[in-house]
Amino acid sequence: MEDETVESRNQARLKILELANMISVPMSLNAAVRLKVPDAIWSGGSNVPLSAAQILTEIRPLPSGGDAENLQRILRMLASYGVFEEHVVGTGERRYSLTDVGRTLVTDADGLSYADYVLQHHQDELVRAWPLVHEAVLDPMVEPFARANGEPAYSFYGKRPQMNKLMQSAMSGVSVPFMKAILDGGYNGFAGVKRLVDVGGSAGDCLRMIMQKHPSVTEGINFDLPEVVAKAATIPGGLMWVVTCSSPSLLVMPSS
Ligand SMILES: C[S@@+](CC[C@H](N)C(=O)[O-])C[C@H]1O[C@@H](n2cnc3c(N)ncnc32)[C@H](O)[C@@H]1O
Repeated sequence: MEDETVESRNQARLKILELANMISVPMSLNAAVRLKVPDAIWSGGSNVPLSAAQILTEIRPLPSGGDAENLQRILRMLASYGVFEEHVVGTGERRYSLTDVGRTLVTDADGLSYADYVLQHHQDELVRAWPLVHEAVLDPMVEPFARANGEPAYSFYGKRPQMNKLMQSAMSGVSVPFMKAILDGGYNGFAGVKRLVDVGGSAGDCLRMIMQKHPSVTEGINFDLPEVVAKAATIPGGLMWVVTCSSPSLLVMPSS
């Protein structure tokens, strides 16, 4: 390249090293969520910067256990991606608070957060599919998840109640705040709608929120897989029908 300089070449080499090690970012995020670091720092709303040793005491109040230095490495990594803010105090000690990004991982009053979304995406079975992505180019007939685990993702989840549950809570954690923002933001696309079908509605959160906000919607249909609909909460009041696409036929039943 004509414009290539020593500086741009060095930047390119640094960039490719960063890309080659990028897996450390989501894996650190997953570790922080598994260790419940966001809730420990948030501590009911205080968000006071804590050292890694203090966080460790919060998340693992055992006299012996844990390695604060390893936790600090995770915190520093994620601070560089805007999840935590690093504060260096007088003694040189590093302390960490949550940024707005980090706060999305804190459990809210409804028991929801984006934490389950992080966990859901890093389950062993999903992670196993990633090294097989190139196979989707060579042979697109089998998706990487199925290649790694023997069957497509949703039928795999459906046979495993814990995975199914995590999938639903992950979706609720993401969809509820988004739907709230849409409805509070004055979106009026539901005006005049009487029957509403949510295709792939998961736990039915979006449908419930829309029906609460728009009483003119008197019939809501959560169209999802049988094992998903079976775990979806019923919608109090209002008439709701739950439809499952239990192939090859449809099962229709009233939910309340
Ligand atoms: C990414 S989630 C969508 C979550 C939901 N819309 C929300 O906002 O929370 C995809 C949904 O599609 C459902 N799904 C997958 N395959 C399906 C099928 N063949 N028929 C109906 N639903 C299906 C899954 O069970 C899952 O709930």
